[in-house]
Amino acid sequence: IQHAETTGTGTGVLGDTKTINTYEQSGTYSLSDRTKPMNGNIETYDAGDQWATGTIVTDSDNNFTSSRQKAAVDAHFYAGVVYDYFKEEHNRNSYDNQGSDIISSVHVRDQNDLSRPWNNAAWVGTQMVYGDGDGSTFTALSASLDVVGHELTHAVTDFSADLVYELEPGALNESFSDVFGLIVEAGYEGSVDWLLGEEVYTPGISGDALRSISNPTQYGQPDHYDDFVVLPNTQQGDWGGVHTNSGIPNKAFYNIANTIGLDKSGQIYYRALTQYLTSQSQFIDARNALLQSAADIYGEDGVEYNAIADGFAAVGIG
Ligand SMILES: Cc1cccc(C(=O)O)c1OC(=O)C1CC1
Ligand SMILES: [Ca+2]
Ligand SMILES: [Zn+2]
Repeated sequence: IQHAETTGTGTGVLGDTKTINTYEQSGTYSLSDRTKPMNGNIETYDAGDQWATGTIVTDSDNNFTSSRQKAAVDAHFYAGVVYDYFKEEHNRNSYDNQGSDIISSVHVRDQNDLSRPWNNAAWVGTQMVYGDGDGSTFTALSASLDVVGHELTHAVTDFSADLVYELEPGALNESFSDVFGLIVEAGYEGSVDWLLGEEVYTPGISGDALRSISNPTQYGQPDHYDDFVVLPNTQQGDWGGVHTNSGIPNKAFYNIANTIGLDKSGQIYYRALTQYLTSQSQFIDARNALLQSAADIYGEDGVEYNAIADGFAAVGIG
């Protein structure tokens, strides 16, 4: 039967037009990107407003421009951008460095409440899932590259340091996802905004974001170890406040990247995540892993090494 790698066009959630890598089989086009040197493919599915993988998004003319296809166009395109970042900057082939499939599902709803749109995005251990957002708190979350980068970095973390998603290791897990979500976005857009989720958070309000890396306290996160927020290690308590206390290592990252830049920071953070951090690493262990990584790459007592020592000391760690 006929089949071929094709390039189509798509309209994103925010109304932009993107060129996307698609796959044609017997006259039907699907969101399957087979252009990467992977064993698998980058594929994007429509969950049909359920908690499910759903069905791969297809189109008859290779122009994915319908309203329902917009979130899929963004999830698909941005997954490719994030794949390219980890391959080109760190020579990592997909989240597991084995070239595994990168699967995304959009129009996903909360398994515990299928009655309304989901204000959430996640890596569920095997794939990325994106809610549509309720239109007030969020619009469709795959529309934001830093969100897609954040979610795929959860997969990288799971297949490397595997930081436990609770307390300090969980806040580090969150912080590393924010760090690489931000770095990927800055590399693609050409400038850094130090914000997470700004393109999808509160579509009715301009200028705000889900989190700020440069000023975590702007959105209710601590930016110093003295202000670590003790929350119950339960789902209700966000597993000890992993999305709250990530502000502390996020601020340390801002201090570091503001001194030595995003590229060097990305190299040091990637090495720490994949070579030194482990599932129970605490904030102090992250500081030490980053110091060791900076020494490995740029030398002991270099500008990079000192930026890390200073960046963490400024938030009360080390
Ligand atoms: C929106 C949202 C809700 C709950 C968990 C996450 C999560 O992935 O931890 C989440 O996504 C983000 O934080 C992305 C970066 C904006
Ligand atoms: Ca951003
Ligand atoms: Zn996260």
